Amino acid sequence: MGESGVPTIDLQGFPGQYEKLRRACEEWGCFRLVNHNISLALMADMKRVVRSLLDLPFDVKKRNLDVISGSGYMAPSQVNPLYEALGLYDMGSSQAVDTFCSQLDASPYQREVIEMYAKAIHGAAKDVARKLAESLGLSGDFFESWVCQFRINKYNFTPETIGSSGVQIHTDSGFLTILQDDENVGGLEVMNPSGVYVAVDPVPGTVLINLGDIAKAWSNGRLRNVQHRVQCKEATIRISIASFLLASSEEVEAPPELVDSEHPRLYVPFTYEDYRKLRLTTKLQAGEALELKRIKS
Ligand SMILES: O=C(O)CCC(=O)C(=O)O
Ligand SMILES: [Fe+2]
Repeated sequence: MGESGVPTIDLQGFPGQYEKLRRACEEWGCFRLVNHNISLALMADMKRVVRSLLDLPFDVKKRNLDVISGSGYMAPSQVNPLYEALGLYDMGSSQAVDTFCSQLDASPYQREVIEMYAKAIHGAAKDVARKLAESLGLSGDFFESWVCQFRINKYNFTPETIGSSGVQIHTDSGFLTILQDDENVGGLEVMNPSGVYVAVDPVPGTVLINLGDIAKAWSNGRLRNVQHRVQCKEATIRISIASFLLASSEEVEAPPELVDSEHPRLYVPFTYEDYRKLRLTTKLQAGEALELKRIKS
């Protein structure tokens, strides 16, 4: 099945893909990435490892504590009763990976897979972010020290839950997300450029890139923070692995090249930490919190 128009970007196709990448990010805020250099065997191994971690007893999973608010275990809740997730803040830190693995009694094999995956994904995220900046005519190592968080998601779908919500409408809060969506079980929907939700069908061997609120702020409003949700379409467990390239530890601010008299600066500089707190306290999950950071004209 086709993907209702979600653009596809070939990572091996540069420089030929810059224009397509820029348009995908401005108009959609998401795209399928093919030929992404992440080993398919590693993706499959990782999927098996995270499935077994998510199948652990509740008492073990809740040892996965928050490092920053919302980064640890999320149990099924009133808002998202079919959804639970384990999380790791700062996948670039071997100590953080180690703590995560110890909390969940991961085996040496599981640790190795998680470490290799973290390394591969963190590299890919920075590579995609760099190409995206280049597609806007910028060069420089903006993203070198940016932190990556990852979250592994499990949707407990049953025959009774078909048609109900798996995860509510939201934008991702960071710069970009590499999503290894379930290669068999659909349900993810993104808002297309006309404002209509369209199904993102699984494409084995690929990943989906979503842009979040920080991409919109950093680009002075040029890049789209795509709204998305997960719906229950099939009565089977769905697993996804989301890796979020968040932001630098300094304030988020559009580079001067993206600001001129026709494109005045839209947002006050802010830190990611501050913004994350704002999203949590206001419960504005779909990008609306960014409006609170807008420079009033
Ligand atoms: O499970 C999915 O496909 C999407 C998950 C998601 O949107 C997220 O973790 O932010
Ligand atoms: Fe998301």
